[in-house]
Amino acid sequence: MQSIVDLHRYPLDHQESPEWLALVDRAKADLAREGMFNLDGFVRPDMLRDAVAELSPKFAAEAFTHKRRHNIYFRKTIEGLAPDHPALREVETINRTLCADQVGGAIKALYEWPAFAAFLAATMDKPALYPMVDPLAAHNVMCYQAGEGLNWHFDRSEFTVTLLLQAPDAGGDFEYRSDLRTDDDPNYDGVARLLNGADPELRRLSLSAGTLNVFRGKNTAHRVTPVQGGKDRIIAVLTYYERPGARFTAEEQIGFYGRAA
Ligand SMILES: O=C(O)CCC(=O)C(=O)O
Ligand SMILES: [Fe+2]
Repeated sequence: MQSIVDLHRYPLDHQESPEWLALVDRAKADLAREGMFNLDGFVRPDMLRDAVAELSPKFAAEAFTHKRRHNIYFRKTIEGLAPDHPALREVETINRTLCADQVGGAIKALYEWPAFAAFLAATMDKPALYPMVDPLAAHNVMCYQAGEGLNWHFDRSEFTVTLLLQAPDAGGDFEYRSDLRTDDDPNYDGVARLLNGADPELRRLSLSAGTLNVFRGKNTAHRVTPVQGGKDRIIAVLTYYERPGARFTAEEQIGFYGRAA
């Protein structure tokens, strides 16, 4: 794992050591304050270079191109919400996805490394976190070319873990609005305000390659703005659940990836 993660800076292999505990505390404080934490330089430049070299041809040959209109919920209808409510305004998303069964190497190794899941669980105050067993959804790598982006949405899982493999020259920013809703209050009017471009609490983050980003995606609305220029934005998305064995239904797999497995 030393050749993948910078373990000198981020000693995930020394669980419960003072340095590990300090890192967990810092991540927890950031999560409490901002709904996210970032560990820059988390993975080594060689790993980034190899992963990009390995995955780039696969994006050209076999990625699922995801182009569709959707609302922020990724659901056709929301119970209790009129179909013409502005919170259901549709937006367009275009990007390319490689699924877990198409991504191996260092990303799979990191995803399945128990010390990584243990560290993440500690930052989120969970007893444990487990990788999904879903052959498609477990870990994905997404590629955004010029003009492509991922539009406004809430995630299904409480937290989302990403690792930027290659940053674009311009655009491709991560925009987010922390705690736009809660599990008890859907705040439809606040959602409508955000979609109308009128939410003053919108924040923007420009990630650098190698950064691990963890954010509360379930109630934080977020999007990736369109990439500009010839360098693609390539990012791994690692999904963990509090129970072992999580997987999508065949219908969800087809909705997200265009195929079932
Ligand atoms: O590409 C990113 O930075 C965010 C990805 C994301 O929001 C998602 O996969 O749900
Ligand atoms: Fe997301």
